[in-house]
Amino acid sequence: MTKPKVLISDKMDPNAARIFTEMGCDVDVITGETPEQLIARIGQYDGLAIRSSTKVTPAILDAATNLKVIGRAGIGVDNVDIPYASSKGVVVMNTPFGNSITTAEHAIAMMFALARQIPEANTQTQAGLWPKNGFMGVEVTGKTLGLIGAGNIGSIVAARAQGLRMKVVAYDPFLTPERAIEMGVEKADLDTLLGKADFITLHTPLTNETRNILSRENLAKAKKGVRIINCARGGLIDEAALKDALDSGQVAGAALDVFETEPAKDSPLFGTPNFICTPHLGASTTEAQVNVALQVAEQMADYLVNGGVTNALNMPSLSAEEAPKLRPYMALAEKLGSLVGQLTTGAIPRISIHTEGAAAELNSKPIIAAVLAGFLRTQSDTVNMVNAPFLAKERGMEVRDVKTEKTGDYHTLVRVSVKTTDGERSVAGTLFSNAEPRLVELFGIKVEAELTGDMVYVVNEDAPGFIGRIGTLLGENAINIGTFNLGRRNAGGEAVLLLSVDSPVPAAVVDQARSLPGVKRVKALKFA
Ligand SMILES: NC(=O)c1ccc[n+]([C@@H]2O[C@H](COP(=O)([O-])OP(=O)(O)OC[C@H]3O[C@@H](n4cnc5c(N)ncnc54)[C@H](O)[C@@H]3O)[C@@H](O)[C@H]2O)c1
Ligand SMILES: O=C(O)[C@H](O)COP(=O)(O)O
Repeated sequence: MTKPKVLISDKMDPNAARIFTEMGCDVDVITGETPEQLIARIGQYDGLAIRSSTKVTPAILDAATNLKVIGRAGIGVDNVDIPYASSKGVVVMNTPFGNSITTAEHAIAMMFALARQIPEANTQTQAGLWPKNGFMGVEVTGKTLGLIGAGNIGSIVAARAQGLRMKVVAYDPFLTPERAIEMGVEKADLDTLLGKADFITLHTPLTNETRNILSRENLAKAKKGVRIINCARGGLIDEAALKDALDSGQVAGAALDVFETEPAKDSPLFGTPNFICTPHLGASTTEAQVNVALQVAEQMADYLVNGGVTNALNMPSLSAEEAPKLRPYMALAEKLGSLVGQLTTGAIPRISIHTEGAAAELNSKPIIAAVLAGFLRTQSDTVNMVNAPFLAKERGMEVRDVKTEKTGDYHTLVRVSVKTTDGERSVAGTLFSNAEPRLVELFGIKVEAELTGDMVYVVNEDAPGFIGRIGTLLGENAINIGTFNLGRRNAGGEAVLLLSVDSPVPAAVVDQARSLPGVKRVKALKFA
């Protein structure tokens, strides 16, 4: 049997190459190539091991005709087009915990660097200025740290800050009150956090909800003199607004490890007093790099050599016999979970997965895991089919498995119901030709749609002329509509519209759609 061939295309601890070889793979380490060079080379490889520098775009995936697995030695996978990789049958894995402590420590280091202006004091001292009077700092003891995102890294930062005798206020809509008590943090809404925090540190993935979470408006709401740290993802802070807030003194200091555009070779923030930065070094310690290198190589080689699946973001663990029957159900389940996740906000105390008809005869575990993964992936990059059930439990979600043998309108049906503060809400889907996932019901309204790519969800009053208005709005913004799916409660009542579109719908267009007459709700959606 020929050995699987792996390319390591980003700088990675040498342990990765050693493990690949020991586990029966041929490995090449070729870093720093241009996308064109990678496109020319990638066709010969079964595995691609990366960090954050390699951007795995559709063009690279199109050229990767033998590729079976992409392994991210780290957490964030925003440099991989996962939906496209899934469509090509390429498994995407990450190492969700290997660099968490290291990144948390970097955030704490940044906090101290800001509090005592260490970088600038160092520069001036080494320049021979001995600036003893120019650097009055602040203590962190007794101060309030505002934590935006209380997942793996956020929790570690909170514990370290408590050790420094800081109070911690956390904003994370998915943090349950029980977990907040366990962490010893005050769970708060964003405005409360902004009003209380002396330091703010960000630890969320970059999603539609978190993009610009520290917007101009929110920076203005913060306590005057706040100090801000971002060791999560560029794009969480409006960088132009941050520059203005630093200039005005509204923000007393900011420390960024990550930028909206990386590598950040130029930025209006550079040279601003009380601004410090590092070049995406959050995960860069010997310990973390050894952890993630060993883990990614073990996971990838296990998949390539033995077919074992660990920490996959787009594939469940499955036995060889069950796989062919269950796979289309899991695709359906993941899409329904994602739909519910994208259309609901706040903590969800209960999620029920109902299987009816033919679906009820199958092993429901992978179907449930797929629903949970689809649902939770709208909140976190680190969710996969393996850890989704644990994460749901950790978040205090009760997961119900309900099987019904009888069939209604469809011979097979998967229904996902969630308990929200507005009551129980449910979506349902079936398989066409036993293979193609289709939504058939959305919050009590019958609507048939393929959940794929970029979509727009609109709830409006059923009235003449509306469809023309929304079509015109999208057309004027050069957004091409692929499919149009309509449903309504009753004539003249509430109607729902699900459009698939050929490009993402910008937030400004969503806002314009919201202001169309008769519109109650609009949301841009994304599916794998
Ligand atoms: N700078 C670096 O080198 C570096 C290193 C590692 C990780 N990271 C990044 O740090 C981030 C956090 O990593 P993690 O391992 O803690 O992830 P995680 O998934 O464990 O935690 C993310 C948390 O964000 C919360 N969240 C999601 N949407 C939110 C919203 N709208 N508002 C507030 N909170 C929200 C989630 O509920 C979750 O608790 C990721 O983006 C990761 O890529 C950066
Ligand atoms: O998401 C991550 O794991 C970090 O951003 C680390 O990125 P890096 O591997 O490029 O240092």
